Amino acid sequence: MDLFSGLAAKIKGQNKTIVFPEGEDERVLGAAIRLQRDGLLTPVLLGKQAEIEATAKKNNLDVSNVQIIDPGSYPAEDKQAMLDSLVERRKGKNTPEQAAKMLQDVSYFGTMLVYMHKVDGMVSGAVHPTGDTVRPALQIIKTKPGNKLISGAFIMQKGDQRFVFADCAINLELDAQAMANVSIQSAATARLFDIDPKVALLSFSTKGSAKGDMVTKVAEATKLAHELDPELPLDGELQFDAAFVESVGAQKAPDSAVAGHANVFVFPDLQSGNIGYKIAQRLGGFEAIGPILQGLNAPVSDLSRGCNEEDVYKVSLITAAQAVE
Ligand SMILES: CC(C)(COP(=O)(O)OP(=O)(O)OC[C@H]1O[C@@H](n2cnc3c(N)ncnc32)[C@H](O)[C@@H]1OP(=O)(O)O)[C@@H](O)C(=O)NCCC(=O)NCCS
Ligand SMILES: CC(=O)OP(=O)(O)O
Repeated sequence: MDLFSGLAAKIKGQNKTIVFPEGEDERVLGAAIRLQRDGLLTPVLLGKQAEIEATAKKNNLDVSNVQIIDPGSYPAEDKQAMLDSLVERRKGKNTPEQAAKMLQDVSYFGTMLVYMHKVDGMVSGAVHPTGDTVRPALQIIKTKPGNKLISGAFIMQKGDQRFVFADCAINLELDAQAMANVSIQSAATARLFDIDPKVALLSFSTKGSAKGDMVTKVAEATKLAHELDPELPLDGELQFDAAFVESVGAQKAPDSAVAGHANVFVFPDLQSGNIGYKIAQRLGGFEAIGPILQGLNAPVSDLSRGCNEEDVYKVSLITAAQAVE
């Protein structure tokens, strides 16, 4: 069974509800209608009814059976309950006036539906940049117990090749401890997708071939990650070729059990992580599924603004599957 058939089987019949704050976008609308028609989940679209219907008509889609919430005409009592809950959650950080303003943003509104257990998860980011999509989740839903931070991973897939790349979405800079934490989270994500993790902590240096603070950080992160999970096959610092190509791994890091065989790639910062996944996607022909948020206390998923309908469909399957666990 392929990855997505397995996820579909897992969520079918579970009746998980997923909110789509960008209900007026045609890719989102198309995916939501298909997910409902395929009996995989119940979508809840946020947006203006007339706009959603106009998008549906333009694209020959039937939205008549899909639940739509227009935040502008949400019942006053429900709106007040949402505001009270947000004010309580953000006590000492945001004033009630700020909280009321936040709720005018569909990303905050959708996140509050998740936080208040009115829906099981949220998928957004086809229109909004990542920062605006995930900030509400970071502020309101926060980290899962046992996780110090949230990071963003992609499943990179082509034919029967399947890898995890992280952090490609969230943390601008990672210190050694954060990079170690991302390594452990990414190994867990790999297992969820039937990948037996071998984790490479990436650098422009392999085992001291270059020097500098950036290299030292990755070497230190490798040590810390090893302390966090001594059983996990991981190694660093490794260049990508040493991590991925067996002959180069054997030449540059002959004593490493991971070099040449890595399938989970942890980048040293967001510049390299985000650039790296997009190169593999756009030049390498890999399908990039994600970013999957790791370490968050409820299923919220981001999308790339360059996504298509199929990406929205697949990320929604993952999000609903996280809600089943
Ligand atoms: C994620 C991001 C939006 C957070 O930025 P920010 O809002 O300026 O961050 P702040 O430091 O003000 O933190 C806001 C809240 O989120 C929390 N937070 C921020 N980063 C976090 C992380 N990695 N893990 C867990 N919590 C985090 C903070 O603790 C804070 O919570 P609080 O308000 O309850 O104290 C920012 O790091 C960002 O833009 N990242 C890059 C996104 C991007 O463009 N990616 C490329 C495309 S995918
Ligand atoms: C994940 C990502 O890079 O998102 P976007 O393309 O929307 O910036």
